[in-house]
This record gives sequence, C-alpha cells and structure tokens, in this order.
Amino acid sequence: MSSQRKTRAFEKRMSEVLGIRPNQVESVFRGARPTSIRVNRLLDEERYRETLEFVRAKAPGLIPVDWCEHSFFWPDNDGFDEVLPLAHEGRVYLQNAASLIPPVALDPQPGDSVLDVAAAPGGKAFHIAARTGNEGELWLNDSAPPRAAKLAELAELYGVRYAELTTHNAQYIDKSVPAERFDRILLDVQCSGEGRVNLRKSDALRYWSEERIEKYKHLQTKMCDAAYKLLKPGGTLVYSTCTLSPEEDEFPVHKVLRRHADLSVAPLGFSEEEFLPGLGSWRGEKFDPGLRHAVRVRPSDVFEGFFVAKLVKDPA
Ligand SMILES: C[S@@+](CC[C@H](N)C(=O)[O-])C[C@H]1O[C@@H](n2cnc3c(N)ncnc32)[C@H](O)[C@@H]1O
Repeated sequence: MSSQRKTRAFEKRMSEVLGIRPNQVESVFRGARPTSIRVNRLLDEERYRETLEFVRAKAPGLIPVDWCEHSFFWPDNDGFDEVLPLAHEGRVYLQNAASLIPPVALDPQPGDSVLDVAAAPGGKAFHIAARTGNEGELWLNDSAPPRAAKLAELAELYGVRYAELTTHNAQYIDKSVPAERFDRILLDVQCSGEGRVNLRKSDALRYWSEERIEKYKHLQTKMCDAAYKLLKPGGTLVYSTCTLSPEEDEFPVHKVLRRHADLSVAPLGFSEEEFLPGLGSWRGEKFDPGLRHAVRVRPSDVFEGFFVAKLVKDPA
C-alpha cells in the first residue's frame, strides 16, 4: 500500500475510533508527548526525600498526579537533562503518564501474588513492586530472552525483589504455570502501538497495517484466555495496550468475557478528561456492555494513546 493510502486508512480508522473528523486526526497524532516522573518509593526514606526535593527544584513545572502517589505530570519536561541521571541510578522512572494507569488499576496489595505477563523493560512491574513496598510475591515474565535479561538488570537497579523471572509465551503460559495461582495479573501486551504514532514523521506508519492489527488481535485473545486461567477466584486482571484499534482493545476482552461468565469489567475509579469509555461496537461487532467501564486514553499534550480494562473474577 502506498504511504498516502496508508495515511488515509489510518486517519479514517482513528477518526471512527475517537469520534473526530478525519482532518482532525493529524493534529491529534502529532507526537512528542512529554514523559512523567515517578519517584521510586523503594528508596530508603532519606534518599526518597532527597530525590523528591531534587526533582521539585530542577523541574518546577511538575504537577502531582492525584490518582498515583509519588508521580508527577511534567508538561514541558523542564530540567530534563538534570533529572535524567536519576533514572540511571534507579531513583526515578521516566515514562509517559499513560503507563501509570495499569499498575494503579491493578491495585496490588502487600502479600498478593502478582504476575506481570509481558514485563520488559519493567516500568509497570517496578511500579507494582513500589506500590506493595516489595511485600508481595512478584512473578515477572517476558518471552524475549534479551529483554528478560535487561529486565533483571533494571530490577536490581530499582531495588525490585521478584520471586521468578520466566520467558514463557503468554498465549501458552497456562501450560507451564499452575491454574488459579495469582491474586493479580497484568497483561500489558505487544501491540500495533497506534497510541505513539507521530504523523509528523515521514515513516510514522512504516510498521502499521490492518493485517498486523488482525494478527495481534488473535494473539492477544489467546493471551487473555491463558491469563484468565492463572487468576484466582476473586482476583484482578488488568489488560492494557498502547494502541487504539478495537480489534486489539475491546475485542480480546469481549471474547474472554463471553467465554467466562465469572469475569466482569470494573470501573477504574479515577479519571482524566482524555479517558473515553470503551466502545459498545465496532464495524458490525457488538461488544459486552461491561466494556463501557474500560478506558481508551485519547492522545493529548500529556497522554499517549492507550487502552486499559480492569477485569475481576468472581470469588469462589
Ligand atoms: C508493551 S511491551 C511491555 C512493556 C512493559 N509492561 C513495561 O511496562 O515496561 C510488550 C512486551 O511483550 C513481550 N512479548 C511479545 N510477545 C510476547 C509473548 N508472546 N509472550 C510474552 N511476552 C511477549 C515483548 O518482548 C515486550 O517486552
């Protein structure tokens, strides 16, 4: 497909998904979203305080994220060069604010057994560890061995304790890990990455295609099913992507809800003006009504595009 036709197909799709006109799509996908800062709560008290004071002094534009402790929106990334070295020391984690949502939605508690199915490079797993103060059983998995090795290195840097680090394929993980093993599972899957597209770049859609979306859709559906099996009754499963196509977002969740009557979608319990409800249908396919509680994050000056669904399994 020529690059012009591809751009038109992307604009048409995104205008339908986000409910905007095709000629508005370019201004939404103009890229260069700022990073946010999460100060690492696994540091000892003194180092935590020092780090907090340092970032507040160097980056006066910080705005606390009211639904995520120890974290700040950083609209202009002022003082970035001075704060960056702290990331290399494991004192702060820098990522787009959308990535803060899944660990907060998962709400891990001290003592929980938690599985992060696609964990590398580790931003969300380290956030989970910080939220429990390392007082849980954290199992990390990522099917790419070099990425898993990097994850182990970064876990050490950020002071994260984990029980296991495995490289299972998420779609078959239920064949290797016991059923109903975890209180909480994060499934932050590989996806087509539409939420990060920057249409100002000439090659922005080089890897994007409707065929690719279709391929991911089937893989992600299998992953959801496998993760469901590992979840204890009463447990929580958070499914997230950094993409916006309903095939990769609502569809896998809809399928797993259809197959398992003891699973439902719970509201996140926090919101921002960019958070849109999950779609009720897409191109002729009707979705489970519970998907209105899922959240699609509209790309903005603060957030990259993202999708999160919080699923809870009925108690036994
Ligand atoms: C979106 S990234 C995860 C980001 C990570 N959760 C974080 O916050 O840093 C997706 C990850 O899935 C891994 N992956 C890809 N296919 C997989 C599969 N079939 N099973 C398990 N992991 C997979 C990739 O290696 C990649 O690290």
